Amino acid sequence: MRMPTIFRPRPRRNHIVGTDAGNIGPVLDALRADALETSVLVTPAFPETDRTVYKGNLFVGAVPLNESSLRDHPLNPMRDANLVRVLARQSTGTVGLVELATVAQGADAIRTRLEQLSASGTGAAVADAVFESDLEAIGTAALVQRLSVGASGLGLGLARGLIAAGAARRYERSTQAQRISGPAACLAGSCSTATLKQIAKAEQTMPVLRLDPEKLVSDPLETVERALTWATEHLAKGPILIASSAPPDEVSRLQERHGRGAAGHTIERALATIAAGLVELGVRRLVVAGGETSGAVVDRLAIPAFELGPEIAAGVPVLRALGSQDGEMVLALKSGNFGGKGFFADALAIMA
Ligand SMILES: Nc1ncnc2c1ncn2[C@@H]1O[C@H](COP(=O)(O)OP(=O)(O)O)[C@@H](O)[C@H]1O
Ligand SMILES: O=C(O)[C@H](O)C(=O)COP(=O)(O)O
Repeated sequence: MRMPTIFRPRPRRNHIVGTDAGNIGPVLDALRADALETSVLVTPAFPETDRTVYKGNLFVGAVPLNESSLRDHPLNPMRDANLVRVLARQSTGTVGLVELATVAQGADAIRTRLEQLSASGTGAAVADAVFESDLEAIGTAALVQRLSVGASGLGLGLARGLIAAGAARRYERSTQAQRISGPAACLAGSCSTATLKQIAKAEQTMPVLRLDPEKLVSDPLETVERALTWATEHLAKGPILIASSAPPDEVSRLQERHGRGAAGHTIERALATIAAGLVELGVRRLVVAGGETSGAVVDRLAIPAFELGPEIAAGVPVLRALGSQDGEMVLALKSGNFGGKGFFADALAIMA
């Protein structure tokens, strides 16, 4: 059995107001051409984190995506919950749907539906999923796909599909990460509701530096330098948290002054530079809040691969850096909305 390719792209919009110039569609198109796939199976659902898809609409908890806090995401404001439509606007191909009624019938029914969609020239198909059993059926169907795209829920489905097919063994993971000594630090670039609450909670237990976003954008070098001076003073005493995060009204005001993309990317780069500085200061346990922020940090640290460790919260494992130029290091990279209120302390406890 050949291992299918899984890809979890991140949605991005550029500054052209009113267009959905995200990168999921273009990247999916390019990978589809490369993999010689006909209809790519797309699985955005991850029920454990309350992300479900019904009739192609993504729900965050009880509300459609465009009514959730992701409506005001700093980089990718999601104003349409229908991912068939969103993806169709980004892709050169047509986009279809594998409805829940089909998913509920199991992997064979999903495959049959994908074959129908392929025959009619549909380039991608969003699969509905409400329960983990739906992910398992989708994962089993994905085993024969050349390319599937999705959130972490697809990984869950594929893993269980591989085990059921006898192609992989269940791995009993430990609840403690591999011990790595050295100072610990947290960085937050996510402005999600969950991260804002987690930062407030962390302030009760560790020193927190709230960066001035205006200064961070207008003079990133100076702000990074100050942040690292502050870190040097505190790191020896215990974990620290440095955050650029701000609530939606402040984010909007900053974006009005500097532009959405420019503000976001300048802050990502600045936080990545702080991460590199922290590692130079000896930090070997690093927690990062924010998907784009995490991407920028990992790129800056040039970490080529990770080994998955214990799970801190749904969808957030401890990661051991493999092949890093900075030696042994563990990280936790958190999508903004994931984790409970005590996430930073939870992560540091497991990484201790
Ligand atoms: N105070 C701020 N104002 C505006 N944008 C910000 C601010 N702080 C961080 N950002 C940007 O917001 C975006 C957050 O995205 P991301 O890191 O993916 O978080 P999430 O996982 O919550 O989506 C990043 O581009 C980040 O640089
Ligand atoms: O809330 C979510 O579903 C996540 O925030 C999400 O998947 C967005 O991606 P990111 O990687 O955190 O930017």
